[in-house]
Amino acid sequence: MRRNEDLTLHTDKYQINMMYAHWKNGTANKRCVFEAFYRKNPFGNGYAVFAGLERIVYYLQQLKFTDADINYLRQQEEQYDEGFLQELHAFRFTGNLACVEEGTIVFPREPLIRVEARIFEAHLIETALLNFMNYQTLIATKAARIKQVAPEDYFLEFGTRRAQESDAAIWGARAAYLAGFDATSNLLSGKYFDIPTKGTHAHSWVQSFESEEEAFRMFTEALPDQSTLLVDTYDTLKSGIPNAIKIGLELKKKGKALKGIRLDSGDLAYLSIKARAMLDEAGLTDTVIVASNDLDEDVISELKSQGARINVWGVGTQLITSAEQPALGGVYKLVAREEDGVYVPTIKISGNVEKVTTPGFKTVYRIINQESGKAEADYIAMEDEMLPEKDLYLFDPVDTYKSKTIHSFKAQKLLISIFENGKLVYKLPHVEEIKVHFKQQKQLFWPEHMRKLNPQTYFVDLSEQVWSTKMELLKAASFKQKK
Ligand SMILES: Nc1ncnc2c1ncn2[C@@H]1O[C@H](COP(=O)(O)OP(=O)(O)OP(=O)(O)O)[C@@H](O)[C@H]1O
Ligand SMILES: O=P(O)(O)OC[C@H]1O[C@H](OP(=O)(O)OP(=O)(O)O)[C@H](O)[C@@H]1O
Ligand SMILES: O=C(O)c1cccnc1
Repeated sequence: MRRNEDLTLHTDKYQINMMYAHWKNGTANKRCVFEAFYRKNPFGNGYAVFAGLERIVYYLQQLKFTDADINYLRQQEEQYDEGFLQELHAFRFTGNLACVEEGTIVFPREPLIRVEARIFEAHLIETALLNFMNYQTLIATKAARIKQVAPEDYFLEFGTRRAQESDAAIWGARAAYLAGFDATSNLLSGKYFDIPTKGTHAHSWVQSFESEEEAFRMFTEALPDQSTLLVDTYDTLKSGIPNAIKIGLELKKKGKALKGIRLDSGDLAYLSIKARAMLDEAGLTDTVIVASNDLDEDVISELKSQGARINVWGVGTQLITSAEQPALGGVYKLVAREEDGVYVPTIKISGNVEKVTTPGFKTVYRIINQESGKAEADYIAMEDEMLPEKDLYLFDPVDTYKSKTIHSFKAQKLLISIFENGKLVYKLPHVEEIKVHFKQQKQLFWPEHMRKLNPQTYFVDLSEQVWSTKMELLKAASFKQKK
């Protein structure tokens, strides 16, 4: 089962180098706080759908260096002291991890994962945490965009054969499901995560018989209750659909029904309109039309606007490879370090304003306006900061004169405690619960933030304390540079 996968060396060598240097210098036990966040929404979207936590939990639970891992490190780097390698035998994740729940709608620059731990541990896990969060969040976001253009239709995830290897297919199918897809063709993903699975048949099934009609008959005889026939192997209108209708009528006589036909090439709008008319004319009004062929949200939206009569969409390559944008670009930054038993905020300066980090041991709240029930902004505050009961002052962290006060609000904490002192304190929800959570999340936002094209920016604001800490550290850094 995936939860026992040995992934301890699934990290960048520089993490082990830093762990080693801390060990050498006697600073390995110093505590610190890291935050993972991303900077820009993918696909020009207005939001992202957070995913990856389940895998992060499995990963942290299995973390331990085996003898083989340690031997390998000994061979890889002769400078590593034997004492350090022996120390790795006892390595476990003993820190605290807080994280946004899967299926939560999230925004750029807010903390999605927060690690508070010995610096020795916090370094090791960066690579894997980002790896899981970046990919799964990207696919969940893409899936949400795709589902959004036809919310009443049924979506099948078909990407495995085109995915960047098996992990991407298996976890990608789960990410797609939690963000709105209805089933996957990947049985292993279905088995691991209890996701519905569905399948039609390939062109090779038709080609393996003398005639298309015989192929269709054989298939429906084997699977009379769930056959969807692929009608484009030879000629969709002249042969595929007429043969499917013939078989559909035979099934009807036997008290069965042809579940669907699948179109996989040509003009999908035109063909689906024709197919619907032909099926209806024959009395097969319940037979659905499935379409596939390099679909994405733009093609589906275009097909809908052309009046396509498609009920079920099979989406593979464009979704599972996130073809339009292959990386989310999430990062993991040090925001506080322990000095003499207290946390001091740290900053990373950059010539690019977007890349300057926000210092401090922080948390993030979703501010819900009590009157409208809608989310007004996300609000980043220090973890130990008290929020006012009412009249919350929000201001743009760049154009600070842009401000407003929310009189009556509810503040939802987005970071949930997952591990405390290395112990799992969170019950992983079933993917169905995550799906429901995502649906509820969508209700929280005004449509202008959710639309696919040119959405309005949703604000992620800083508390005055966080903002002034950032300004002070920026000033101190520029003063140091001048000197
Ligand atoms: N009516 C339509 N409007 C917009 N895009 C469409 C329409 N019908 C199909 N497409 C999309 O156009 C893309 C290319 O379709 P095209 O017809 O060139 O390929 P194909 O049908 O696979 O070709 P072939 O018939 O040679 O197999 C696919 O992504 C398909 O989903
Ligand atoms: O186009 P995608 O969005 O990636 O969806 C998956 C594709 O995979 C299959 O084609 P393939 O040619 O691999 O096999 P087939 O013989 O089953 O059509 C299927 O027919 C879809 O066209
Ligand atoms: O079941 C299908 O039709 C299917 C599954 C995977 C890829 N393409 C199609």
